[in-house]
Amino acid sequence: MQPTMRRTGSGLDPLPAAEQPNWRHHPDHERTQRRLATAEPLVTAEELAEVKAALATVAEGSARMLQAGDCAESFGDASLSHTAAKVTVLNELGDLFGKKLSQPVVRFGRMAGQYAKPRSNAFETVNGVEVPVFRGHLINSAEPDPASRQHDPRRMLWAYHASAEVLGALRTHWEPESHSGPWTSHEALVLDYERPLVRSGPGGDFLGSTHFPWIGERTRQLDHAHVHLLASVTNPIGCKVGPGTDPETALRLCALLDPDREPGRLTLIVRMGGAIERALPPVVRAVRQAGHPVVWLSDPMHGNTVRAETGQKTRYLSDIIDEAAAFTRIVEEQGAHPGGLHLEVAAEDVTECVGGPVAGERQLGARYRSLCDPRLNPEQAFELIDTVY
Ligand SMILES: O=C[C@H](O)[C@H](O)COP(=O)(O)O
Ligand SMILES: C=C(OP(=O)(O)O)C(=O)O
Ligand SMILES: [Mn+2]
Repeated sequence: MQPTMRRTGSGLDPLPAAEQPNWRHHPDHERTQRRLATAEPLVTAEELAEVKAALATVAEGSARMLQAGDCAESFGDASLSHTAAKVTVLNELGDLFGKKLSQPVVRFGRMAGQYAKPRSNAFETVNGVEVPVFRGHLINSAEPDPASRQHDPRRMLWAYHASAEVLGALRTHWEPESHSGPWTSHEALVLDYERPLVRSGPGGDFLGSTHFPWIGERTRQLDHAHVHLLASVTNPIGCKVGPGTDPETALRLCALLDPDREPGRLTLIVRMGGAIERALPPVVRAVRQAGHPVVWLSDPMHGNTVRAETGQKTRYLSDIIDEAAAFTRIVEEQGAHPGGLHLEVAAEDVTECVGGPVAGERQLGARYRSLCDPRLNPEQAFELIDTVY
């Protein structure tokens, strides 16, 4: 596949892209690209129109959005039973959310494709051995040995098949009339995977890998390939906005990603941590004044990650509650609609975040199972929604 190209005065230039796997030398790289390019898209243009219409109701203020699931999905969890357990938690959280706010809730799983992770460091030391860091099952294995951590492009095909399996299980839970989904979503990170899955539809090209792709905080550079790829497809899309997002950057992102000011097209996923009081008001004000009918979504997880005394990554439920509450207040103060929540939550009773049933950092070891970031367990997620709304 060609890299994303941009026409400039001197011809076509490939755009830079952060966080990409190092696997172009692999003998199977070309073959996997060809296989993906001829594979069935996982979603249809009709479904995307339906999702966009549902998100338009969130943007206009008559519904809410809940997006939740693992930080990193596991290939080992693609079965019907794992998927059913996740959907049950997502729906129960969505039902509580809707009941507290007296509005319908459009539901998205971080599911059926959430297999690739951007990372802070390229290497980590495990038991005294330096190994490449785990980047999601689409790229390498979580096993901490040098061979398993090599980037393997065949994993793109395994990710496609695991996504198809999860999606098949999800479709058995759909209630099309109620707009309740849950629809699929993942971070569109690995360009070698996403680009071959672009298909043409009646309204233009669409990304066939998921209903709702989003751009991560580490890959939302205005002149890089991720923003331009998602600008070129018609899916409803998300973009993370972190503490360093100034109003001018937000406006440029909106201009690229939502040039037609289309309700339901763009969701801004706010993940600012303690900086939210300072950073969010001018961003909401500017985007509103520019007339972009975005969905405002709070991700109160990613700005609140800390290192526990035990060495594990964790998050405090109290910090998560504080950010979600501040988000609602600030967005309403600016005259906009707080569209909803983006959570990392497990279907199981894990002990990865502190708060509620996990009394302190010393309890984290009991059932810490995340492949990447610490997730809320269901009880903590219910407490969050019950407290904030
Ligand atoms: O999920 C988000 C990122 O991939 C994650 O927070 C990165 O974690 P790291 O800082 O441990 O690399
Ligand atoms: C990578 C993630 O978040 P962010 O891009 O906001 O850091 C994520 O949602 O897992
Ligand atoms: Mn995460």
